[in-house]
Amino acid sequence: MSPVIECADLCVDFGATRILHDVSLRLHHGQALAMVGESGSGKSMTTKAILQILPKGAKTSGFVRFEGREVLAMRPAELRAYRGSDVSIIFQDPKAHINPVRTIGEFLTETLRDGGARRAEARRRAAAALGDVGLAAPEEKLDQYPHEFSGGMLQRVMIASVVLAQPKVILADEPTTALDVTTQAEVMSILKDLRERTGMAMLLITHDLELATATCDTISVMNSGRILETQSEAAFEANPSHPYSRQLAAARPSVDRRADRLPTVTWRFGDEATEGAEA
Ligand SMILES: Nc1ncnc2c1ncn2[C@@H]1O[C@H](COP(=O)(O)OP(=O)(O)OP(=O)(O)O)[C@@H](O)[C@H]1O
Repeated sequence: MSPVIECADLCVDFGATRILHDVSLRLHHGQALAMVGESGSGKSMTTKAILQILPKGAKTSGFVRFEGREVLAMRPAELRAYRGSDVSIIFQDPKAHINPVRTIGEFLTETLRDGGARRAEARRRAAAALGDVGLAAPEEKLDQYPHEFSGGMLQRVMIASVVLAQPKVILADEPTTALDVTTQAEVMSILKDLRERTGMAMLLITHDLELATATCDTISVMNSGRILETQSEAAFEANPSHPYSRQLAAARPSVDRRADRLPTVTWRFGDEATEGAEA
């Protein structure tokens, strides 16, 4: 089966400084791939290169392919469609990515309205998406502003925007780092359920090996802008092959099997939303 996203020999340079060195990865439909590494190892640069949202001055070489199409050769309109409906991204800090002076409803319905949906229909779908991610009283929430939401609630809003976009791939860049451990487990549970319902692939960026092995089926370890190894989660657990990966694994607080490691969350899509679930 051909991958939905493939990077080959991907390099990113800022002037004479190389940030990514020949990064190669393959993400298949339905797969959950974790890219694990310490701060500054190049994880976020990889996702930004995949989406072509790199900071000014960055020069990309190599290949990024989405379903066989060359992303680096896409024209602006094609790139907009790729970012808008093929691949979605959620970040560590949703506050930084939601306009504070626009309502949650305006944020969620913008793309639907641009696609031709009437206002009432767009609001109905946005409210349904908020309900899907466990937010109570979704119609009322459409008229609220981001500052009225907690970090966990805003991350659910971001995931609701993914529900509406129905992409083939979600890039989740440290999506739970800013959240408490229970909310972290709830957000990961929502993402898992979304993936199971839609077959969406996920690239999870994290410094947390524990979270990576508990939620993903494939593990890539990154250091200094290079991928050191990629293995299935089970093979990685049994035998991390690179010395750096072995250090990472040894530094983990727990060696229990994955089912025991995250707080148990029994949340499923469409569950009745409760205020208690809105941390
Ligand atoms: N605008 C920029 N110009 C030049 N170098 C940059 C720029 N932004 C980031 N870098 C460098 O790129 C490297 C990789 O950064 P990146 O943000 O991808 O790391 P990361 O693994 O995602 O870490 P973190 O989890 O802290 O974000 C770092 O050495 C960083 O200093």
